[in-house]
Amino acid sequence: MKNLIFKNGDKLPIIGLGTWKSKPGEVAQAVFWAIEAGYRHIDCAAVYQNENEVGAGIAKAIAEGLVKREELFVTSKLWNNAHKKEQVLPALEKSLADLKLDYVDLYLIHWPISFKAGVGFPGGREDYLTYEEVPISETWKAMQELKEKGLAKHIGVSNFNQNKLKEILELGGQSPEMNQVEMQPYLPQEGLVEFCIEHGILMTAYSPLGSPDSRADKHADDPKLLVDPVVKEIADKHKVGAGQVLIAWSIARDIAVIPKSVHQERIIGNLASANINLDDHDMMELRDIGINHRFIDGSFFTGENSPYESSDLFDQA
Ligand SMILES: NC(=O)C1=CN([C@@H]2O[C@H](COP(=O)(O)OP(=O)(O)OC[C@H]3O[C@@H](n4cnc5c(N)ncnc54)[C@H](OP(=O)(O)O)[C@@H]3O)[C@@H](O)[C@H]2O)C=CC1
Ligand SMILES: O=C1CO[C@H](CO)[C@@H](O)[C@@H]1O
Repeated sequence: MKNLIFKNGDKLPIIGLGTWKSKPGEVAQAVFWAIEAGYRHIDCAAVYQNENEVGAGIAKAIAEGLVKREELFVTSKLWNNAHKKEQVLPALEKSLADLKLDYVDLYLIHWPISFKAGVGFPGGREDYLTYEEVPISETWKAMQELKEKGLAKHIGVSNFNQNKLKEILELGGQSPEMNQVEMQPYLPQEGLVEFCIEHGILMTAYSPLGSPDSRADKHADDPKLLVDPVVKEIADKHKVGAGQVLIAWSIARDIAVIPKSVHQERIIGNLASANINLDDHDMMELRDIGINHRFIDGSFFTGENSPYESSDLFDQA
């Protein structure tokens, strides 16, 4: 399988297992199946409220001799309610305790916005902290200390647009090693990809299948990526599934990709996407797919009940 390579030579397996919405009762088994199938990259976050069970799946796989810790690449993310300098280390320590690990391979600032301590999801404006109250530079400095302590082998960000990345780059010192953002053919993020390549920042594509399980109830009118006719046509041509085409699309662009599943057959099939070679014609058809859509639009963190604007999160078209 292809790897992305960090500046120090460390490798990130290009396909990882996503774990958002994987229920605590299901995720340990899903992680175990994934490692058994050959996954070596697991994407986690404190806010997914299942790191304890993800850790149980990892521990079982290690105990049964399927894999050694150093062969795994585990990512976790700092939630928005722990951006003050004194909160960052305890937040990682909690994730490490839950994951039953001594270090994570990658730790990301989950979003470039802050909540007050103890706020899981904000109920109103009073639950947020502004950039004046917690500058991104304060959080980034604390992230660098985690790397210096060896608790996070690599550090990066998630949901950062070009302006927010520039703010960190302008600080000098350690630059973000990863930017994890939504990326799929309806949102190819061409400008951001170019910017990240230029600045040596690796990228990971989240919600590569259009996150159907987070859309079902409130977003019935969203376009459906997994049944898009262009994706379907390419899938039929290669005799593979639509989901596999979407994963192969990220791999062809040298972008890590973290499809989530709790079903063994899909976990195995998603990994097998690494064997699909999309040709130039397929890539051109996907480039010209004709739909622009962001599935995870961040509207839950912006608007009149928040001090943040959509432009704080996403590059404007
Ligand atoms: N940094 C960030 O802010 C964010 C990070 N993420 C990360 O990215 C991961 C992936 O994104 P996510 O939003 O979960 O959504 P995905 O786009 O990975 O879609 C997951 C959904 O697709 C289903 N599925 C999985 N494989 C297939 C397949 N081959 N064919 C058809 N359906 C399939 C899953 O069902 P089932 O499980 O039942 O198989 C689930 O319903 C997350 O789990 C998380 O780790 C996601 C959002 C935001
Ligand atoms: O990773 C993610 C999924 O969960 C959260 C919502 O519950 C999102 O904020 C986040 O982007």
